[in-house]
Amino acid sequence: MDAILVVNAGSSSLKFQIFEIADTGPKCGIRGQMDGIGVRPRLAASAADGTVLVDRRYAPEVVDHLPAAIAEIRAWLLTLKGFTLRATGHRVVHGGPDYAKPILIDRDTLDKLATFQELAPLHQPNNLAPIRLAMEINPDVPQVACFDTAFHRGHAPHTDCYALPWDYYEHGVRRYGFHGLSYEYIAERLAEVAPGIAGGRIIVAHLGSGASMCALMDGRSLETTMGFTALDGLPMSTRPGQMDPGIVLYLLDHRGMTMGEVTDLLYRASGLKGLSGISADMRDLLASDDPRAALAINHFVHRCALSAGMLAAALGGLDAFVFTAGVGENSPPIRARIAERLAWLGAELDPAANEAGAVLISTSASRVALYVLPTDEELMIARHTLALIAAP
Ligand SMILES: Nc1ncnc2c1ncn2[C@@H]1O[C@H](COP(=O)(O)OP(=O)(O)O)[C@@H](O)[C@H]1O
Ligand SMILES: CC(=O)OP(=O)(O)O
Ligand SMILES: [Mg+2]
Repeated sequence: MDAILVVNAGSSSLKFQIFEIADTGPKCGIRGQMDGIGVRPRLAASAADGTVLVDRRYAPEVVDHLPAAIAEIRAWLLTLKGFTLRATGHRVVHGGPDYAKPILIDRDTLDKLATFQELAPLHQPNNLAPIRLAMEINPDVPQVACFDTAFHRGHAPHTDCYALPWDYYEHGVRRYGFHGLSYEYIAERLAEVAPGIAGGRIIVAHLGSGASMCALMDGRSLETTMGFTALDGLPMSTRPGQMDPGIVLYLLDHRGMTMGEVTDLLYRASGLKGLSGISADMRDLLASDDPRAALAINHFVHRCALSAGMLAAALGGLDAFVFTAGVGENSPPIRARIAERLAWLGAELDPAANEAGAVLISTSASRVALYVLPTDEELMIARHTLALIAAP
């Protein structure tokens, strides 16, 4: 069967799916992921009907970084029979100023994408490593890059510039925004689930290990919380989110920290992990009775509420708010805490629907509809990849 492999390297996981190329478009055949890399590594995959195909746990030192995860996944994929690989689609987090659409990758574009590595150190090297490997192993199979930044590339310059001298903008110092494949998928999904609302003023909260929000108007990105890098905006598992840039000057000058130390602090040691001192995983914080866990959760909810207010201002009001990604899809208490802070906008949570993980979790009287929609970045990548290889 003709198939597309999709690889999505996030900050805490490597997700993959094999799609059958059907007449109606890509159809999921197998879905899997290696998550908890370096902490609680677990490779799990299932068929589209839910049958578990593999569920394997590893000691942290066995799968302690992405190359080890790639090797394990590749070894497992090679045991599968019956698929003829027509293309591989990859999530690439940073596309810089020039890539507003998915592209076929060759050596030159790969080199160009590598220049964005310092703008996404948690992701870009992980995104490019599987591409490099695939090009070596299967040189005849097309490799397609789909960018997190592409969905936001239509922003007006006054929204995606920083108030720095203008030539910084021209040299690429801009608010790119990320999680675009997720937002693009949710915009399409919302048009199916709530056609009457999808064209309106929507905030999508992608709350995973990395977290951001996007203001959608007419299904297009109008504003988002992330910026030049995936450090900005909401606090995340290990990243602080928005902070005064003066802190970086202080760390470099007053504390005498090196670039490497600051990078490590901001990408790997901050956020929920740094603030709680307990864990980067929201599940651990929710289960803890340590006051520092509560502080980290309170901070997360507070910053989500502030960002929602900012994006509602960008939209001139709010018709719907969508929760997605690891925390957004799976955590009723966090959804409830955030929904409470949206009451002033007219949102009213239905607690039973929220606990049950229903698609619509607001009451019928709520002026703002609240939704939980699982994201599917891999499906979005498969669609783009198929469109690109099918193009004349
Ligand atoms: N039931 C849950 N309650 C709270 N948080 C959860 C739950 N399940 C998963 N998560 C969180 O989701 C995060 C992973 O989200 P995901 O969107 O897969 O992230 P990424 O793509 O960045 O790897 C984990 O860090 C974990 O904290
Ligand atoms: C851009 C980003 O933060 O991605 P992820 O949530 O997958 O880490
Ligand atoms: Mg992700």
